[in-house]
Amino acid sequence: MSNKQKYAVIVAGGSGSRMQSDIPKQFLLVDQLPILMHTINAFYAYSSEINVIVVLPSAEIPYWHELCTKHRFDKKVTVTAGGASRFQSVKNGLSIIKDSGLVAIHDGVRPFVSTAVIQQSFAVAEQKGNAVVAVPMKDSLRQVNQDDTNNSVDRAAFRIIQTPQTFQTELLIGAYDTPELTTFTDDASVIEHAGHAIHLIDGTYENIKITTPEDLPIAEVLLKRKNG
Ligand SMILES: Nc1ccn([C@@H]2O[C@H](COP(=O)(O)OP(=O)(O)OP(=O)(O)O)[C@@H](O)[C@H]2O)c(=O)n1
Ligand SMILES: C[C@](O)(CO)[C@H](O)COP(=O)(O)O
Repeated sequence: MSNKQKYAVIVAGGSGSRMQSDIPKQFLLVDQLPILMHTINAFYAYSSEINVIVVLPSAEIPYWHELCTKHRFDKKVTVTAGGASRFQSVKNGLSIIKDSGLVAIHDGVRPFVSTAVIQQSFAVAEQKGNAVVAVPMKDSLRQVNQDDTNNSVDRAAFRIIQTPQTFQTELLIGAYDTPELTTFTDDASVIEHAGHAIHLIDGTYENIKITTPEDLPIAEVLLKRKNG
């Protein structure tokens, strides 16, 4: 493993509107532990030396501390408040980083990221400046046109993008020093806007983003499989 400082900015500053739950989805329990704690544990399973920054909705920070006490969760994390969009939340997380190194940006609601994927993302980012996790499409794709017609497109030409998206710190902090655009759906789109080519690495289908209610039973099954 390289001796560069490694950071993980775990963004959990959203409200989880598509989950339609009373509490933000990152705090929902999967196998009796909040999703966000599983995600933090995945990064500590990769390295006990990693610097973990967790971005939360500012109003939920006291609730997070309550959850940590309740679940006796004592992993060292730096907590900071998020913003109105994922872009703003990542930017707030990055503002904590003062040293040069490598930073993985990861969704707090992707708890099934593997150690191998995290390891590969840091290795490729160190070598090439960035590494973005992707998987091939499994379904057929059709493009819907403005005149309401649609046509098939070659799915082999597309990838589904996941996190972690990992970067040299200076590169990402520099790229985020820009006004937000609606096309910034992830960190790769911000880096691309700054003029850099994106390096894709292989992800896994288990690394789902828990987004809608039907993802929760899937998450329970994936966790049972992961823990044997
Ligand atoms: N203002 C925001 C919005 C999103 N996120 C984080 O970005 C990740 C991916 O976003 P998504 O799944 O869309 O989460 P939400 O925005 O919470 O969900 P929704 O779009 O359904 O409201 C999540 O871990 C979410 O907490 C964030 O840190 N700050
Ligand atoms: C960052 C991301 O998870 C990559 O797939 C995704 O772009 C987040 O998008 P969302 O619509 O905010 O969930």
